[in-house]
Amino acid sequence: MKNLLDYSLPEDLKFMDTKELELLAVQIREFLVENVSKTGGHLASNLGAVELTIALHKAFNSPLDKIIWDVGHQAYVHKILTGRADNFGSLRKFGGLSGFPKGGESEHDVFDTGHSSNSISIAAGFAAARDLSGDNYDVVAVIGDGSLTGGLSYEGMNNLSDLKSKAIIILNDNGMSIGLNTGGLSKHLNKLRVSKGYSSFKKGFGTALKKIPAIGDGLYNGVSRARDHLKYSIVEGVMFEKLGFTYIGPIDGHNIDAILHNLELAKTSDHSVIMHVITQKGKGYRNAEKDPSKFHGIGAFDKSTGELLNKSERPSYSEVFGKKLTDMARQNDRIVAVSAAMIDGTGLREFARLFPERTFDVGIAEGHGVTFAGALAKSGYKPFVTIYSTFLQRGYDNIIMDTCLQDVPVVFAIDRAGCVGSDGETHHGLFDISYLKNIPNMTVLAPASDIELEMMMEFASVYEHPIAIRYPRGSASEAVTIPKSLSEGAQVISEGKDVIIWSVGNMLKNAEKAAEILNNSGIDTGVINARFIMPPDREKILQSANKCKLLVTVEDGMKIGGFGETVVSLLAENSLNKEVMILGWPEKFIEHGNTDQLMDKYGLSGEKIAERIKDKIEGKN
Ligand SMILES: Cc1ncc(C[n+]2csc(CCOP(=O)(O)OP(=O)(O)O)c2C)c(N)n1
Ligand SMILES: CC(=O)[C@@H](O)[C@H](O)COP(=O)(O)O
Ligand SMILES: [Mg+2]
Repeated sequence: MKNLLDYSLPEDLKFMDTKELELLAVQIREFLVENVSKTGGHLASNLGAVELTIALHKAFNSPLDKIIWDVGHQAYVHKILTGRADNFGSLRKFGGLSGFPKGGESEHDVFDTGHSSNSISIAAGFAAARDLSGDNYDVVAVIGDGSLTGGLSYEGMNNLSDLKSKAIIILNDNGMSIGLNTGGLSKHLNKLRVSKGYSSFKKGFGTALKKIPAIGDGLYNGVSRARDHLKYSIVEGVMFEKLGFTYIGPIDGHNIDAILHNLELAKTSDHSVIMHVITQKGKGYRNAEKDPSKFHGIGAFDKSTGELLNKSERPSYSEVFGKKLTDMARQNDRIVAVSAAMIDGTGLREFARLFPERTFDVGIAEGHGVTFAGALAKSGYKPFVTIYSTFLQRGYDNIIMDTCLQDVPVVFAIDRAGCVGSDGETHHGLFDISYLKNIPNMTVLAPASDIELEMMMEFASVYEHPIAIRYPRGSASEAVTIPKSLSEGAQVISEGKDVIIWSVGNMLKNAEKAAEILNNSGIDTGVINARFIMPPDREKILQSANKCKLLVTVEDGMKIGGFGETVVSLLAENSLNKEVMILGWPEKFIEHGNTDQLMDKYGLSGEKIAERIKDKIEGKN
């Protein structure tokens, strides 16, 4: 048996027998645990998808056949099998391999993904394009049971079942989203999983399949006929059949032979197939099997204990948020929480434990969650819709139509707003300022510290209109200057005659660092904490513009459409001819890497902000 790195993959898979493939699976699991324990990453989903991915690359000819990974967090094994194992030490690091499929990295990554539930739409599009051009290849989408809670997957299925074009959908069902999967669909899948058919199938699959004459004789004429022989693996009335797909399964997703045999069946079908594969999240690594949610996405950890290596001493903004919401909910029984499958990531675990009846995990259904909250608010409740900035993009129309147009008091707790670091392009929360600030009735706030987040939450809990509070991933900053009441608007941290830096949210620490450097080099610099993005503190903006030579704005969001542009247009409206230097993320998709490295590269660290301002004053830019 060769070492994993000595194979020529995926080509060698074609010559390997079941025993060798099973040994390869063992090697891949060891490799994953070894590497991810150092780099951090999405371990549990990948451990569960090892045999499935091996079988897919044996059965299909990637990249001619297109394999699409929903979300893409489970594509590490695919990366290993497509020639990227020797670069795995760089996973999710600046300049290294991405944690998600990236066409720029390999021709085997046929579509860049990161947000869930779009794989069936992608497959439908590829299949339609193939048939329009008269090409001949297979299109396969791999979607998890969690991602199947997203409405977009039903739009994809609805359309695909109507198309003449065929795609194979692999439903990788491990009973888990990040946490336990929720909702009616998940209950339905659960029933299939524990069905008698699956149990007997698991015991006797190999021999049972060989006894099917149509297959043994090579006379098989399409899955629908073979289905009659596969009664043991079909549950009557399964919803996918009703939607017009051929349903195959449930199949033991850790049995390579079983997957391969069924993929061959699926290939021969003349219309689209849903192949239901049962896997275990975290399979093969004891710590991840015990606590798959913890190992869904994890930082570097100790392999033997499973404990995180770099624990921050300060609580994260998510933790501050979760604790404060719990405290407020004790006093106010109208407070409810809405989450789109991110209870843990958003700090809501304790809230959910204490107030299960006031916690609504709607699944990966951000749009629905927002509309649902609009109706809760209309009924007198105070919903805190707690969603990552990047995923809230999915609910944009719902925010406009079902909360802002209704002018109902929904609170948007926007976590992971700003640069998120190693998840990269698909996950940075850089658009929310620009997509929220132009909606009528919407107020947008950004705290610069833990105390300020708490103050804003209290303010939001009695505010009678839609309101958003955006805060970043990671440790909450400690307030150096104790925040004044929010009713005072923006907070002047320090005065400056040459430069005034308007800072948004958590960028305050970088702005203060820049001011310190500039003051030390003789440029009199002051700092203001904006707090209100929309409506901005107009009076203080105009006052500060009159007081200094150069106004600078700093935000952890896209420069275009951001707070800086609000300041510029305010000055223009008031015929104030003052130069404004806008510092934010440039107009491009920002890659992955450590947040500090990215801030430095794009000129947003304290040192770089100071350097850019100095250059400006000295006429260098
Ligand atoms: C639109 C969107 N919302 C939320 C997420 C965050 N997210 C990533 S993976 C995941 C769970 C997916 O579950 P499943 O598809 O079953 O895959 P598993 O992790 O179980 O393998 C969630 C909620 C996302 N990537 N995209
Ligand atoms: C794959 C995915 O979308 C999530 O797992 C995401 O990576 C979580 O990010 P955090 O680690 O910031 O919670
Ligand atoms: Mg799952």
